[in-house]
Amino acid sequence: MQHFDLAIIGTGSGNSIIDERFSSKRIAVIERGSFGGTCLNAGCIPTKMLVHTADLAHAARHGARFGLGTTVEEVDWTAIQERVFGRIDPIEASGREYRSGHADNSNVTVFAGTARFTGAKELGIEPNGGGRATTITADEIVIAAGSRPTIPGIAGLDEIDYHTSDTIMRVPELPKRLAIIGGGFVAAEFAHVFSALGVEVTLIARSSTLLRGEDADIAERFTDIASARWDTRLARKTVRAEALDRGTRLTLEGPAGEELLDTDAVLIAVGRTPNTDLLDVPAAGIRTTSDGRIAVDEHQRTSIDGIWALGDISSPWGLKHVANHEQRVVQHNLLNPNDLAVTDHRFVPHAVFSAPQIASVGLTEAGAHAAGIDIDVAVQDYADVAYGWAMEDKDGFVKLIADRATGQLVGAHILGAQAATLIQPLIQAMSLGFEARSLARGQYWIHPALPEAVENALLKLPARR
Ligand SMILES: Cc1cc2nc3c(=O)[nH]c(=O)nc-3n(C[C@H](O)[C@H](O)[C@H](O)COP(=O)(O)OP(=O)(O)OC[C@H]3O[C@@H](n4cnc5c(N)ncnc54)[C@H](O)[C@@H]3O)c2cc1C
Ligand SMILES: NC(=O)c1ccc[n+]([C@@H]2O[C@H](COP(=O)([O-])OP(=O)(O)OC[C@H]3O[C@@H](n4cnc5c(N)ncnc54)[C@H](O)[C@@H]3O)[C@@H](O)[C@H]2O)c1
Repeated sequence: MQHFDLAIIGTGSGNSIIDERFSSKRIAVIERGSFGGTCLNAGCIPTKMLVHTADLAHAARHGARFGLGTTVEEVDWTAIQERVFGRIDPIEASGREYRSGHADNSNVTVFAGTARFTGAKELGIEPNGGGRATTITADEIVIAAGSRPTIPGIAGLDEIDYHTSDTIMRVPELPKRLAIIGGGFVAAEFAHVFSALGVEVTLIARSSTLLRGEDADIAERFTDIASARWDTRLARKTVRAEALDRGTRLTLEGPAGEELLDTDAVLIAVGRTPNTDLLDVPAAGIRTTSDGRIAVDEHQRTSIDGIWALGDISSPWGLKHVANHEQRVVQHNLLNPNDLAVTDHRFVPHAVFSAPQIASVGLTEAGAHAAGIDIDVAVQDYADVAYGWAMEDKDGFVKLIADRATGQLVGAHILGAQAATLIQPLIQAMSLGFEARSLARGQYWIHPALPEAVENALLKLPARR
């Protein structure tokens, strides 16, 4: 049985732990899928490359507003895929090659297979493609095994060829019609991507609002815009799926009773399930949360000494920048056992890269009330700042929520063009403890740039009494 100083399960953020400071340690890296994990291969990176393409197509379709006779004359799906995967796939291959064969990694053994705990510090590894399992032991283990798309219990689903975010970007041809089940991040982003490329999109959501985790004003505005752009079926339950000679029929139940929806392709986008179950963590005695994640403390330690976890398998956020932050904490703690670092989850931002974009950090208005905070709220429309006029914007707005007692922001929410970029000074203010109005007046804001929407929202908060 091979013994290692450190075993890392999963090569998403887990892979970034290893650097020259670990060169004296014998390290095992175990990966069952694509090297580099979800973000690189099937998540953030390919989706945003497609979103950029979709943004260009969407803008071209709306040129008339600016006196331009632009149209989308051709959508060459093969060329679009080649741009995206022609860049990503070589990065995956070179990442695997670097860890497996480069002199920098002579202390690292890469196993292509599925790890499963067989004891506290013991892992069985089933090689991809079958063959005899290997058992290894390690003094320290980092679980960075991520999550996978959740598949809901819909009658007949097993009998149709449905897609998830893992497969939809690699379909050989664009479908004419696409039904998306779910109303969250993945649904909002892929609805934009595929509709901008000319696919007829139907969004099927259980709740009466899309993106219902967002501040209510943001979710409501987004739902209105989405309903105008896509065939949006809200408050619908998908109860059955059946294969037709060509395509699929979905049976929905909603306020008006039963509906039948025929489509060429189905995308399931109802959340993600942590990969804890693949690892048989009870065999190691590792504690899990009620929703199946691995429980960790503020140092990313699991309940078993010497076993750490990070990213989607333990984090409730499911975001790459959180997985990366936790990876840096675990890396530090492996190197400095007597000076442990603590994760900072105070102000975790997120963005939804749809059209319009959404970005958010901190509490929603309802969340601030629920937390008993006495708040001021300020809203600034893009339409009332100069660059908003230039863009003919009608939908975008910045919403700020400040603690009346301290003058500090407790939440910031933006819907509109470049929301994910515009929100950064607000994340900075919250993280570094700047008072909201001093953020507005303590610096120049470039005129007539879009951040003036943020500046004006800050100035709408009352001066501190
Ligand atoms: C479509 C989509 C778009 C996204 N867009 C964004 C975005 O724009 N911004 C953002 O912040 N986040 C985004 N995310 C979320 C982001 O991708 C994840 O939060 C992040 O990749 C999690 O990293 P991780 O290292 O925890 O897990 P992963 O990157 O999933 O890595 C885990 C690895 O472990 C491997 N593995 C699992 N079980 C085992 C086992 N038993 N043995 C061996 N190997 C195993 C898996 O094959 C995988 O490669 C998106 C996700 C999706 C699905
Ligand atoms: N831009 C980004 O940062 C980004 C983009 C994509 C994905 N992600 C990450 O990936 C995760 C997964 O995305 P997602 O959109 O799949 O999940 P999500 O949690 O964002 O949304 C899931 C949606 O599915 C609905 N739902 C849940 N169970 C259902 C069921 N049985 N039937 C019908 N609807 C159901 C929920 O009400 C919700 O609307 C996100 O939560 C996020 O962490 C991030």
